[in-house]
Amino acid sequence: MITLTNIGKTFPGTRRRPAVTALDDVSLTVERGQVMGVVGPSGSGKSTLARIVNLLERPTRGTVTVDGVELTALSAGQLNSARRGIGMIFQQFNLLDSRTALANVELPLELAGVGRAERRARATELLQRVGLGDKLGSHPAQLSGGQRQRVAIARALAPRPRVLLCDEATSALDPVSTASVLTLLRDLTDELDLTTVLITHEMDVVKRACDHVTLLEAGRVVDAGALSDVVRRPLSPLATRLLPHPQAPVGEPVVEVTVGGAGHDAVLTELIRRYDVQVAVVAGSVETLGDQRFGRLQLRLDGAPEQVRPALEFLAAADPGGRDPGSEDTHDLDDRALRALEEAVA
Ligand SMILES: Nc1ncnc2c1ncn2[C@@H]1O[C@H](COP(=O)(O)OP(=O)(O)OP(=O)(O)O)[C@@H](O)[C@H]1O
Repeated sequence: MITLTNIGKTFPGTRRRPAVTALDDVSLTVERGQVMGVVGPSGSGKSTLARIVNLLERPTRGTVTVDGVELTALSAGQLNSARRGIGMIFQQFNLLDSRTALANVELPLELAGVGRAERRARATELLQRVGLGDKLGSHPAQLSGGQRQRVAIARALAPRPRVLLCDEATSALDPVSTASVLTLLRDLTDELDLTTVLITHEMDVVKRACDHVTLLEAGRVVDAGALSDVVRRPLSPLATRLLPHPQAPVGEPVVEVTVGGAGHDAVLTELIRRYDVQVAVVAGSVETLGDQRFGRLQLRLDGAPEQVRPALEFLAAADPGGRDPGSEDTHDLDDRALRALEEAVA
């Protein structure tokens, strides 16, 4: 588990350039078994945040706690051993070209003084797990980008860390390799009960692999939480990009609904069952996030006013009222209804 509390980071200025506040009062918690996406535009502070989690960069303010140990309170020696519990992978893989895949994965174990037979067995097992059992003797130059990142993942996991930090881990990969590396990271998090943080500028990475998300803008958290909550009730324009507002034709009277996700009432089914109204999908966007589907749809209700009015009131009352979506007309519908609407949109 990772807890960052009120983290601030200011890089001091010089005579030629002013001081930069890279992070301002950032707090976040990642539980074991979660994959947290930290996403934001260039310069929003993502890499600084990644480096602060393992204290490669010291925060100016705030505390970093990993698995119950407050890293910000440790001495340099204590910090070195605490860092062994944190694996890291990078955009550029950072493998040693002169070493085989097997020897790259063995390296952190070698540095920790693990005996040859034991480290060879562990590295072989990990390379097999990441799908490279037939590439043990290959050098990085003989591997594709996706394969190199798999070696880097195996190397990061060799010392059995509890936390995995991934800084733009798929940014240098093609779409197919990106998808398979993200699936691997998701699966390994479940299998090994890791606490995983994916730092990325790509919203697609969050949509595919994360169950929680923290959105950064100019060093501040603008939205955070379980992906399904942030999608349903976005608090920022950045969060709205996870599931964009559809564009209804100007002047068309519509009600916007956000549908999908687990545990929500069958509102649309009920709406159609209870009221004598025609429901037309005027515009919509549908996204698969993790293993759930979500839609943001603009509907037109047609019928006699004495049916349409209570139907709209029903939609308004059915809104769980969690987070303010910035629109009074956002309601929850069920998965079955979503599928029907999805077909109608397509
Ligand atoms: N060592 C440093 N000295 C001075 N300023 C820095 C330093 N490192 C980062 N910054 C500044 O801090 C801000 C956040 O940078 P950071 O690299 O964390 O952002 P980022 O979201 O990772 O961006 P990118 O996606 O472009 O890598 C930027 O304004 C950057 O210029």
